[in-house]
Amino acid sequence: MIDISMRPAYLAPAALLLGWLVYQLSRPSKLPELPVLGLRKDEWFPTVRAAWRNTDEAVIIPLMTGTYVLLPASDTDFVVEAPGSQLSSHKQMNENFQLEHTVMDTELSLRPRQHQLIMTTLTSQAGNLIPEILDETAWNFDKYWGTDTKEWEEVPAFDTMRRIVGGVTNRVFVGPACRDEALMDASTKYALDVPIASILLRVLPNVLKPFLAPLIILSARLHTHQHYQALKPTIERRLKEFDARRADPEVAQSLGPEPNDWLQWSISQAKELGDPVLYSAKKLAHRVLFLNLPSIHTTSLAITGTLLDLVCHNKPEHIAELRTDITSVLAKNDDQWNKHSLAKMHKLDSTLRESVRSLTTVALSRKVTSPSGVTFPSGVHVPYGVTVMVPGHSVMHDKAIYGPDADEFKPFRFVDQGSESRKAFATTGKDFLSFGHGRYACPGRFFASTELKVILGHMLLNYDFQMETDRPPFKCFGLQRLPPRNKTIKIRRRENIE
Ligand code: HEM
Repeated sequence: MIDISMRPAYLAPAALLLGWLVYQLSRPSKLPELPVLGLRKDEWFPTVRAAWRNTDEAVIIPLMTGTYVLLPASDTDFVVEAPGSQLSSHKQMNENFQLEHTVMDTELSLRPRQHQLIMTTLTSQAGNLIPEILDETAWNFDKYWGTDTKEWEEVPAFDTMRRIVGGVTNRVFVGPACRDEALMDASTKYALDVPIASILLRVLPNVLKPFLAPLIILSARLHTHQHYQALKPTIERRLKEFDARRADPEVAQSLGPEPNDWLQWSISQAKELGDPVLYSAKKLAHRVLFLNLPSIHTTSLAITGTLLDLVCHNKPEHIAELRTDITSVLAKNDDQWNKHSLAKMHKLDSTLRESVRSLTTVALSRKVTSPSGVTFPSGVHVPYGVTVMVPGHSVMHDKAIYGPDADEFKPFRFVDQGSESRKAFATTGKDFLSFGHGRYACPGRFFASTELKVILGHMLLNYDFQMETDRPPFKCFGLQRLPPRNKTIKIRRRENIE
């Protein structure tokens, strides 16, 4: 009697499987000749073992700007839960942006009072500010994308998005004063100065910093000063009116409704705390400028990524479906853009979430603050002062989590999941780390979500796009993924907006 495993019904598939395995392991790679993370050349099947190792083990990433430990995804929950006495997001942020050098008023980074204001007032007011956000969006699109309904216009994607986002965000920060060219110029340039200066500073050996740092931060210093000069008259008038309103109800009535923006909330907060240093014009201007740092670049990257995803995958039906999503919701809401109508534009929301999913390389960067270091559940021990992070891109493209089409751009992916399990753009999770997760997750994400939906919605309703077939890849710069700087697209103002 022959062994059961020797029967042809078992032997044939086993032989096929073996042949396929041998072919997979021996076929020439289509990939370029690049160093492979986790590869040990003297091993058998080195790439297979590197893949296994990278899923399960921590790896060290040496970069010009510092050496980091990338933990395995299984440590994510631990990193999310760890208190500041073990792992600090704030200390990491300070070091990443070299805030002690790049921010002229270091008190802002040491005592980040603005976090509370972002999480409470900015988040709760975002819905009420939609009319202002829409007004500024329309004004900026007219300015940077034009109003010509006849000719196609070629516009640089990232650069125009950066300016539009800068204008819209600063409308919420300082009100109509955001239309001052000098103010906007200083804010957007400062938001670029700091990341560039911080990269140079991190590359520099510590002994050279005292000598070279003043030179490296010259541009940030200049733009801080220009920003202050441009905003000073508005702040001084606001401070006077703030006191006058409280001193005399008749004056308050004659002045009309109090402004509802970041500057005004900062004045109120400073006055409540009663410390005159906090309500000096310089400090208040600096607080506005400082908030440009975490908001402009991130939001511009998100909208540029979404724009390129929609235009360069040659799927006009996606744009048509999004327009229907927006117009049908607006029709049922008296044509009003408000928090109720935005909340119902599920396809718009899903598109943003889908696009932003691809921007993150690594997530949850934290500095080890415990003097004795931290031992992670994976068993790796990381000493004091080292920066750790967890995988972002691989988790957010994991086929076991996002399905076999995880690598595709599917704008309605999150709508298709059904209303029960649908996740909104700003909802974080250990499988969606674009805004971080847990107690240190981005406090500005609900505002960013409102702003991005208005910008994207306005863009889709008001412009046509020449579709393209090749989505240009994002460029990797260290651990950052950046859209190609010089990429242009062709747009034309729509004549009949349904
Ligand atoms: C699409 C746009 C945005 C993205 C993708 C984004 C992403 C992030 C991420 C990944 C973090 C780190 C979270 C962590 O490590 O756990 C963060 C932190 C932060 N974000 Fe955002 N952000 C965006 C927009 C904004 C906006 C508009 C604001 C302000 C109005 C803002 C304010 C902040 C602040 C202040 C922090 C630091 C929090 C801390 O130190 O604890 N962000 N953001």
